[in-house]
Amino acid sequence: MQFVEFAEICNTIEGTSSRLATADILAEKFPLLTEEELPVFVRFMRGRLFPDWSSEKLGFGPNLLYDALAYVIGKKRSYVVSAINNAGDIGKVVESLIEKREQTMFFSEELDLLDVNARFLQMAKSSGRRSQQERLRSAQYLLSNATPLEGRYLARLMLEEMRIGVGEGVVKDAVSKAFGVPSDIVEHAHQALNDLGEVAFLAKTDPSRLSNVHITAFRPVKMMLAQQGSITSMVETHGTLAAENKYDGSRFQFHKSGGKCAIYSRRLEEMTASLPDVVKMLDKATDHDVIIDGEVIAIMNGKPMPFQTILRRIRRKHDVGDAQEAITLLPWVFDILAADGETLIDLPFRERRKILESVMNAYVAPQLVSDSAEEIEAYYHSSLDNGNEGIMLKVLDSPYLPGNRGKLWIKIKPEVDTIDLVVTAAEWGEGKRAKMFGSFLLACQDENGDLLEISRVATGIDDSMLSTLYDLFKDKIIAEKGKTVTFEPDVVFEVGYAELQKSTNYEAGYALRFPRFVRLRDDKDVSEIETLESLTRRYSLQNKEE
Ligand SMILES: Nc1ncnc2c1ncn2[C@@H]1O[C@H](COP(=O)(O)OP(=O)(O)OP(=O)(O)O)[C@@H](O)[C@H]1O
Repeated sequence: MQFVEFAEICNTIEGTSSRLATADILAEKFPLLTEEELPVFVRFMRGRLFPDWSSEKLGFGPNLLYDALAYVIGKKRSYVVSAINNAGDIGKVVESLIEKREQTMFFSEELDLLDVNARFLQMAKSSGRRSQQERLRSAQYLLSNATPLEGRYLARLMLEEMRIGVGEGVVKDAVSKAFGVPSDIVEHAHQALNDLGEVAFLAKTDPSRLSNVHITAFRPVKMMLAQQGSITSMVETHGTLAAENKYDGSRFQFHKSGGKCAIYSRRLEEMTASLPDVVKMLDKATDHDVIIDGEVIAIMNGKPMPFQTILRRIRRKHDVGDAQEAITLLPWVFDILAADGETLIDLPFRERRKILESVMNAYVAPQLVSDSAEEIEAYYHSSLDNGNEGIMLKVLDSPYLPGNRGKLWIKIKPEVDTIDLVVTAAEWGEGKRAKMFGSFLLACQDENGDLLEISRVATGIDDSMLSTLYDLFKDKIIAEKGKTVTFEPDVVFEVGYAELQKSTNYEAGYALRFPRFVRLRDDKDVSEIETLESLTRRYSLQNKEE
């Protein structure tokens, strides 16, 4: 497939607001692609260059893109930067600059989808002193051979920010439709493989394998999540339940296979090098090949420490030795996804738990199995007294559903109205904070993962957090105009508020009244932020209470 055809399809989809129509466009195209093209096409459509389980990154920020573009159009870098600052949408700016380019090329090669992919893979692999130079050269090659429309999507792919309204759900529907595979099989295969490219590939080449997929060591799957709920309604609905402490720590997935171990964060980033002692503890606790789900907590002077302490340590990746002295880390494991090569996610929780207990000789999270709301209530209070966030209630018959936030896991914790939102922009501060970002623009997501602005937050951020935020955001700047700086949408804030209000000032149609910064959620990525659907639910609940 020529890359220009891919770009044209993206352009059509970008102009289509119907989810159904988008799925139809994809479903029509999928069968026409070769086995090699299909997974690449699927990943690219969602702005992914690698499978979702991969921690690999292109390593190509906006700055390199500006350099490459300046070279290709034969202008100064400042010209490119000011064009981007004036327009905001990098893709569209690249498109119009290529359209206007003065430097005529001696030759122009047509770009092919697979060649573009191969170049990206090569860019990601390059390391060492000359790697930036090599990446820059590849980007120059791609952009100088690109038509304006190809330039738009190449730029977005390089920044891994496609945002044309192709969510996971749309791709799954399209795979199902294109190859006649039932949607529950597509869903299950996606949960286990964590790569829609591979799911589409199997649907095309060997659909029977889709219903028999395995979770593989060192390819992390998304973690199962919880909804808020109540003890009484859970007991009424399910009878006997498992209750566990809701640890205030950091979620992890531990993989061990063939004597090798790795640990991944909730964002599925590999953290093996920054958590060496946790890896060693878990490695020693089992002789089996396992994929295990758990939460690591920090202990200082015998007491659990708040979540932020762990994050500080995880962030200080280069300083592991020092950080290790002050805090001890303790992993608690509460689920098992695979053991000795066998995928276990479809077994009921009570059976997975038995296997977990049989393969681990330490760190298994204690459980209360009970059908009494009073007994669970008492467990909840003692869990809070012991420094936990509350409890988790788990349905004993439940399979493990990667990435699912359903009613099979319920969290019980003291009521707090906070939501997780991604930061899309900021304003420079004033006075002595002029060199810091002052107020931050926040966005939620719609069902396709498109971002919708909802409010600004400036309250609740102390000086030390302001400087942490400055360090975090300075490499994520995409454009700057007047006092406003636009960022790659990557950093998630947990934000408190007094009330949700309808608003025409923000794209979401809502605004937060008295928003305040609560904490950074480094463990979450943009796909996990608050959805419009959930905001709508919050809004109607809030108004019911009044
Ligand atoms: N025993 C446990 N079982 C499952 N998850 C646990 C447990 N103890 C702590 N957790 C943590 O609780 C989280 C589940 O809550 P949820 O899915 O709502 O995530 P969240 O959005 O981070 O919630 P919160 O903000 O309440 O921590 C898990 O991601 C995990 O990090």
